[in-house]
Amino acid sequence: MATAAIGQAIRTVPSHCYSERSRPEKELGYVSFRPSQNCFKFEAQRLVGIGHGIDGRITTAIKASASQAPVANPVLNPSKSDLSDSPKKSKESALILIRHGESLWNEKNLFTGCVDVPLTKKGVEEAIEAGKRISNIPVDMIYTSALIRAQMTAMLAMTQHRRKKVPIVLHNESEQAKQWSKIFSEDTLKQSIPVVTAWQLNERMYGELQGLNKQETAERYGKELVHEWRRSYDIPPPNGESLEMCAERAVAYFKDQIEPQLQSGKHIMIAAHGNSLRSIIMYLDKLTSQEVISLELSTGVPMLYIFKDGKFIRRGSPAAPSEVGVYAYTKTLAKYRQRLDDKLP
Ligand SMILES: O=C(O)[C@H](O)COP(=O)(O)O
Repeated sequence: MATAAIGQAIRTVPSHCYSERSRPEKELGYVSFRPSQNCFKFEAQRLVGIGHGIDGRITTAIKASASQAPVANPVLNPSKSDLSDSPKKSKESALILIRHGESLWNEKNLFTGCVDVPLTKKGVEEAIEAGKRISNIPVDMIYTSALIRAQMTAMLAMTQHRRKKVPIVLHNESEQAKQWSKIFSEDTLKQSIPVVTAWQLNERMYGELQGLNKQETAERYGKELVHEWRRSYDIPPPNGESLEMCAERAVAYFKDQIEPQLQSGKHIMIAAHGNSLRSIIMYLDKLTSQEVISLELSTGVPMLYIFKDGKFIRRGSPAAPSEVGVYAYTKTLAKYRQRLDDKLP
């Protein structure tokens, strides 16, 4: 995102503006122009925040003097911020997956899909309980779907996290949104966790079933057919998405956007939906299209994976009311938890 913003800025700068010598070195977090014809009024700058091209000019979130080491902006510039919650870059990353808490349409047993409904009181409680279970696991970035039930779940869960960092939803939907949501304090940024919302993580689109009661639908169309629509891999509901179609966007997004963050040592939480997560778990656990049929995810129950040496290892999810003894903590996670216990930053 930030690269694109800078790339956009560079692209919109008229090419006559820089001489051969001053070709912009586009290095995320650092863009320097030495315009030959004063297209810009400024010398090389070290961008601490990420600027966005507006009419070709770079506006900077936070300017630092050349002597200051550039600090990537973890909120505006999550992919390059090296402010991981672990004191040093971790050789392994934690990946928490959580299906949203119970929604108002889950309670009414209605097919929801991409209809944007909020959590019930019980769903709020589930999200808070989930937060207690993951309160000792590091989280550097959060990804949610574009739907409020997933976003509520993520934010409520993080109210329980012992690190007390502030999750901040990134707004890139327009240039103005980017400009108006900038943060101008490095200390505040260090206490923030970027929350990336992505429609690709939305629940599968349930087509003409959305809003229908699941029981009535089974009575109308037959239990077997409705079960196939709900749980098969490649049979879509009428004018809706099959799990396969959902996977094509959700797993692609995971591979393109989230896996590189894990590879860089970032600890990630994804708050999404029953089917978008089933498709991701199918990828993580290498399930066949037959095996995924029986995969069911409860609302608001966090699952923990460790990403290490390019592999995903499932470390359990809490069955008991407390997480103690449920998550198989790795040494890294145990050290992180000890730092929290010792109240170390
Ligand atoms: O979209 C919905 O209705 C639910 O979130 C998931 O429904 P399902 O369990 O029938 O897939």
